[in-house]
Amino acid sequence: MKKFILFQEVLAFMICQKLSDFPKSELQKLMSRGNQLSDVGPTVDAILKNVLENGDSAILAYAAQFDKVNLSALLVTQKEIDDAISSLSPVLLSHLQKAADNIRKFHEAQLPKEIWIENTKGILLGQKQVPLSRVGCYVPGGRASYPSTVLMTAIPAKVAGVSEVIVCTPARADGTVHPLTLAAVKIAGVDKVFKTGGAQAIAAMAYGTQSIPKVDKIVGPGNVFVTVAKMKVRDFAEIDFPAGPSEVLIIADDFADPKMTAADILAQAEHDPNSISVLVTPSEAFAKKVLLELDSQKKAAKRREIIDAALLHSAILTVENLDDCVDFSNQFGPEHLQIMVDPKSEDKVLSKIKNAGSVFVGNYAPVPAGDYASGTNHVLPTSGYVRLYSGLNTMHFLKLITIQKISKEGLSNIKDTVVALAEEEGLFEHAEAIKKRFD
Ligand SMILES: NC(=O)c1ccc[n+]([C@@H]2O[C@H](COP(=O)([O-])OP(=O)(O)OC[C@H]3O[C@@H](n4cnc5c(N)ncnc54)[C@H](O)[C@@H]3O)[C@@H](O)[C@H]2O)c1
Ligand SMILES: N[C@H](CO)Cc1c[nH]c[nH+]1
Ligand SMILES: [Zn+2]
Repeated sequence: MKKFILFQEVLAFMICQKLSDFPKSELQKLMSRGNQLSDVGPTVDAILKNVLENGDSAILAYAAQFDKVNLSALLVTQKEIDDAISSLSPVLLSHLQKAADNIRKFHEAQLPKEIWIENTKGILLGQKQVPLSRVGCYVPGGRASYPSTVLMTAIPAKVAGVSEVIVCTPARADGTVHPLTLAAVKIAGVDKVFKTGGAQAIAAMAYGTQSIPKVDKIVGPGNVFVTVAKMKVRDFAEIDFPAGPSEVLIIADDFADPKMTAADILAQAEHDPNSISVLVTPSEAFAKKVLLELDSQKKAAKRREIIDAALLHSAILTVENLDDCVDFSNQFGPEHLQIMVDPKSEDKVLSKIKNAGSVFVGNYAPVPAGDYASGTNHVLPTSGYVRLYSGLNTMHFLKLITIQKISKEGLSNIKDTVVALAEEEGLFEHAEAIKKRFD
């Protein structure tokens, strides 16, 4: 990369400078997302310990402390669900249903096909999938409500055949759960909903409490407290992956629209003060237009405070060419990657992407399309964990069991190979188990 300029804190929150002048520690902060996960470790440890020791009473105390709500019960009743649904407009419910239908179709298409092959004559090899028994979905509810996350977590679980799907989500200050969240619970076929959020909800699902059953696997996104708690309870329950504060990295050139690009930066920044939006572009002129747009669009933003905080650690970078954009993106490993470039270059750029949770290609593929309704999953790894994990999908709820049906002829076809390898490993009874069948 010859020319590599980082803009930060221009127009009140960014200044433009060359990367070579930019402190390495700042770049490191961007890559490590400001160490936001490690900072909350001790707080989360204390919450996990308290829930393990005190169960429901700890959960209720945290609801009062963090969510400012005094709850008498954690389980959402069927009446609460029915009342919530009847309070909603049929139009809103039909949008929720449309999103659910698209999500279901895509996740059904992800179901693995059963395999049966005759590898060697007389040896039939198969693979069948078995769903997990009980899964817990975390549905955020702190700075926004997330009915869409109910659909994104519970629908794939039910498509996979999970028999019991529970949801934990924080209650609002009046003790209720957002009615659209409860409508999503009904549409997705969730079995039970509990009013608890944050690290304490993760602890409850991992350890089990008097009210909340222990689950086999916890899935779903959340803020830094939720994400760190998931990473810490893995001895008790499997998790999907760290899915923390939202991120977008946009690769764009002069074919992109500065207005749309600025809107896309703000869309992910409004999730959380810890969210990160990054634009990487080969065009300095385009970068400057986006900065102007950002300054103007954020003035009208309803969640201005969150956006300002998120933009403080976000960045706009100009680099030499699209290859450098891709290199940077692969190093950053964004949760969402938007590619808005000359359509002739789209496929070439796409083919070089190695690390990204979900990719959105073209000027009319903004992240919110996938957040809600295109059908792909919006639960995706953050903080660079896309290097290790795939976004949530139907396979997260399935185990694969391999099967072999072997005839005498089949076994005789591999007999000498098994015996030779077993004896070389010094495992003579393995060899005998084969030989005895031909005595
Ligand atoms: N990566 C993904 O797939 C994805 C998808 C959707 C949303 N998200 C992210 O989910 C997050 C939702 O966050 P949210 O805060 O709105 O809701 P949340 O439900 O994740 O967190 C709210 C809970 O955090 C806990 N909490 C808040 N302050 C605390 C403190 N000081 N100490 C201990 N616990 C505390 C409380 O228990 C509260 O109930 C956002 O960061 C958003 O970007 C990520
Ligand atoms: N962008 C989030 C994932 O980081 C998902 C979401 C839900 N609602 C709106 N957006
Ligand atoms: Zn979003």
